[in-house]
Amino acid sequence: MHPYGGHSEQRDRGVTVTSTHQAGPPAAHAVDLTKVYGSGDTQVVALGGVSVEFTAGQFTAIMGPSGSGKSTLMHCMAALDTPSTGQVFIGDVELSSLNDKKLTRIRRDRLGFIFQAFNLVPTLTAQENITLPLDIAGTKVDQEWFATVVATVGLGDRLKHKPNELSGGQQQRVACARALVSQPDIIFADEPTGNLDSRSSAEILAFLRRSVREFGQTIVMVTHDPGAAAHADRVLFLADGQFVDEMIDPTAEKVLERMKSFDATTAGQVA
Ligand SMILES: Nc1ncnc2c1ncn2[C@@H]1O[C@H](COP(=O)(O)OP(=O)(O)OP(=O)(O)O)[C@@H](O)[C@H]1O
Repeated sequence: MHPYGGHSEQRDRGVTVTSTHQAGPPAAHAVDLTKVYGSGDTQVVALGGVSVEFTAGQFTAIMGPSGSGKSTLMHCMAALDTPSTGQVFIGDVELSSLNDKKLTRIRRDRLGFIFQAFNLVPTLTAQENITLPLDIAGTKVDQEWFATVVATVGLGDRLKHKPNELSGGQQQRVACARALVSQPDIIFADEPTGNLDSRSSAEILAFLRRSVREFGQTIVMVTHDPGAAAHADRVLFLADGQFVDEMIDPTAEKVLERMKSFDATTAGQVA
């Protein structure tokens, strides 16, 4: 039995997690992903055969102890890294079948990214940062959608400011708007509230939640924070490069309890 208790679909290696809320094709999915770093004595199995589906219009949080493979999984799913074996699909496109040019295009046109460190271009204004992916692609900015996104993240009076003239929370709102403006199939957010105070975190999480509810956006978010995970529709728990459990309609209390049971099991193994 795995550390989080029982689950409906136990396979040889970890749990296969499938979407539960809606029918319809997943926005992205992975089949038996492995990622191995190094070789011999220094070999690290970061992902040990992970299969997962991300349903369109759903907000998924990924949690797990440090080193459990969360970032590795996100990077493989988001075409920022290549798995050792297994397949990643964005819609029905399998990433390993694409050359560099097509990968760049899929990242630009169909994927959105929000990083812990904001990753804004310091010499550009907030507005220029938000439209940068579209400008690079040579795509005309849909002004109505741009106005909706900017209003949603509450940046109306800050558009002419450069990142160093904005607070951390405001910078992350710019990053959220940048991810959303191209209406990607899926947004990958790697600890988006990791550098923010609790008030700014709450604002960003409310915005992510709203973009799922009102715009049908699909979001996958790595977080260490049970309160952040509670904004998601479901939480997937990783341990040692395997999915070990899934929680639908999480609350911060339930997530915290689950994490405690994991810590207790780990401590038991060490003792
Ligand atoms: N480039 C690399 N070379 C070697 N090992 C790596 C590399 N990147 C990650 N790892 C290892 O792979 C495992 C998974 O790392 P990963 O960063 O995915 O974990 P994580 O769950 O995101 O951790 P954290 O919560 O601390 O960010 C860890 O043991 C890590 O040390």
